[in-house]
This record gives sequence, structure tokens and C-alpha cells, in this order.
Amino acid sequence: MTAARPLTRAILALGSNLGERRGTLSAAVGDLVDRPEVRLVDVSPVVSTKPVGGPAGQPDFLNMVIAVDTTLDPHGLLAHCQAVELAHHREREVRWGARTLDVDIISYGDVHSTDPDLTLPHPRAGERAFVLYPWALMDPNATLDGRPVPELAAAAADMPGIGLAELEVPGGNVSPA
Ligand SMILES: Nc1ncnc2c1ncn2[C@@H]1O[C@H](COP(=O)(O)OP(=O)(O)OP(=O)(O)O)[C@@H](O)[C@H]1O
Ligand SMILES: Nc1nc2c(c(=O)[nH]1)N=C(CO)CN2
Repeated sequence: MTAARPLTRAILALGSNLGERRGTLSAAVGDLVDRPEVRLVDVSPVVSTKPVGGPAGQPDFLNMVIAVDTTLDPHGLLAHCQAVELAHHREREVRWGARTLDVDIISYGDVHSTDPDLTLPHPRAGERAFVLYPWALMDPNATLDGRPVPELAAAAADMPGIGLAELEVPGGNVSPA
């Protein structure tokens, strides 16, 4: 008999700038936690953000983050996130191009990895207000590599393009475990 993996806290970032963005984010949160190995711990507000990088003329994004506790290993969690992207018709054509749904793993416990298929923490998270700002709203005490997320958010270059999209969030805020 194999021992069950311990629960690990992971931070996932979701973004959508094509289609019915709010409905997609809401459904994706449901899909991400619709298996016994993944439990929803916390949900950020949804923010409206200007596209950073990628082709010009893209629509604005809605972005949010969630915290989950999971018994999946890091690659199992990545495969699950990618399956949820595919279920929402995510296509990979242009780097940083418009997409119905993007799900990135921002952190997985305190695991560090330089594997290009799964770099942890996410290599660009510390500069991205579209990740840091909703994360700081969800958890003002959060840290990324030992640095306070609210400070990183305030310093992020894409901050001026950001605003709260709505305070009603998919799934509603749930209490930390
Ligand atoms: N922490 C991570 N979370 C999600 N994907 C990752 C991570 N680290 C590496 N990857 C790899 O990045 C690849 C490209 O992912 P994706 O198409 O979502 O990139 P992107 O969202 O366009 O850009 P970015 O990586 O800058 O967010 C994935 O196939 C995945 O294997
Ligand atoms: N505003 C915004 N810009 C982006 C986003 C995103 O989610 N929001 N995702 C990207 C690649 O992951 C690249 N640029």
C-alpha cells in the first residue's frame, strides 16, 4: 500500500480575455476543484487588466487567483490545470496571445523547480500585477520567495492598467482551512 501524499497549498492564477470571460473563470474554478484531490481554500476578487505582452490589440483580461490544498504532485496539478484549459477551448498558437482561459501554477508549497515544463514559483509571477494584485487582495500576508506580495504588487510595472472588475467572485470567498 502506498502512503497518501500530504496536502500541499498551491496558488493558481487564472486569466481570460476571449469569450464570456466571467462565466469562463467561474466555471474553471469549479472544474479545478471538482475532484477529491483538490480542495478550494480561498478565492480572490476578479480584476480587469490591460494585456501585458503579446500581439497588439488584444481585449482586456479578467484575472484572479485561487488557493487550493492538493494531494496531486506538481506535475499532476499542471496536467489537471491544462486539462481544464482545454475543456474551455484554450488554444496555444501565439505566445502571450489572446485566450479563453489560462491557468498557471504560481507556487506549490515551497517547492523550487527550474524544469521548463514546470518552473516553480512561476518565473514571471513576481513582476505581474495581474497576478500579484488579486493575490494581495485575497491574502494580504502572502509572500512569494519570502517577499510580501502586496509590496511586489505595488512595484509591478503593469499596475496602472489594473482595476477591480467586480467584488462578487466565482464560488464566493471561502474561509481558510
Ligand atoms: N508554473 C507554471 N505554470 C504553468 N505552466 C508552466 C509553469 N512553468 C512552466 N510552464 C510551462 O509553460 C508552458 C506554456 O504555458 P502557457 O501556454 O500557459 O504560457 P503563457 O501563459 O502563454 O505564458 P507565461 O508562461 O508567461 O504565463 C506550459 O506548457 C508549461 O509546461
Ligand atoms: N493582463 C494580462 N496580461 C497577460 C496575461 C494575463 O493573464 N493578463 N497572461 C499572459 C500570459 O500568461 C500574458 N499577458
